[in-house]
Amino acid sequence: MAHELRVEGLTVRYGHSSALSGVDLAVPGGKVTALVGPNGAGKSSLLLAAYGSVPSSGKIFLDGDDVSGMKPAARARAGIAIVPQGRQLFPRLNVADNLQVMAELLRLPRSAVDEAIDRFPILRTRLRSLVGVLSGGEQQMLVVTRALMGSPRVLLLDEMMTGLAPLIVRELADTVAGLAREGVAVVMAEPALGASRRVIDRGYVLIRGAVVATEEGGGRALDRAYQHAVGVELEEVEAEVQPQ
Ligand SMILES: Nc1ncnc2c1ncn2[C@@H]1O[C@H](COP(=O)(O)OP(=O)(O)OP(=O)(O)O)[C@@H](O)[C@H]1O
Repeated sequence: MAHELRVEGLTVRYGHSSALSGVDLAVPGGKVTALVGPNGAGKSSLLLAAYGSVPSSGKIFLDGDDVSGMKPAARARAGIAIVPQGRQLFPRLNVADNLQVMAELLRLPRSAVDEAIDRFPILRTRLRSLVGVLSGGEQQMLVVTRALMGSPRVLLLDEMMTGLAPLIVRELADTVAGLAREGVAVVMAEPALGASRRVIDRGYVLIRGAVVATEEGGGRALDRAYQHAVGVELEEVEAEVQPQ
């Protein structure tokens, strides 16, 4: 079954500054939806608000059900998973214990850790290793494994590919594409598409907290839409700094 994440009028403020202003978007299952935009555009704020870990106004719907009032743990149990920027692992715990923390949050049996670990076989050889000694790629595989423990319906990926070796990027991209094919609604926030381009089916361009373009084509079409939007943005900035 294809799932869906829908966001309506989503607004995020930090103190007096607005990070996201009334954003509407729909992320259909069966496809990989990208969220592209320069640093500070509001991509992380959007994903965190969808997960419930930053306060927001507006509505979040999961398969048509309003989850806006739910706390992050309840949203996780309802089927929303996140791969956060910065990973947020427990570096002094080993691989198995990091997964066990998520199993408890999701109220899964202990066997869930053993089942989850098979997604990336390299992690099985690291089960008792402290997370702090893993390579960046292994850590990201662990974060993805953790996110997939509850068989999510919606997967929020925040700059998942940043700083990883091409081989790992390819493996993670294949994993993401496979999940989308199974009906998971995947949203992938990236500053630019880069190596993720080949798995992107559609996307949104976000600039200064607002959606400025929606592209139903694949990665290349989204690249063009992004370049166009950033070009327009630069023209605006240049016009603003013209001497009077
Ligand atoms: N915890 C916070 N407190 C105050 N301001 C914040 C906080 N987090 C983000 N911001 C601000 O909100 C705006 C949007 O940031 P956000 O991290 O959502 O953008 P982004 O597109 O994900 O950028 P990046 O690629 O740099 O993570 C920026 O102006 C940022 O400085």
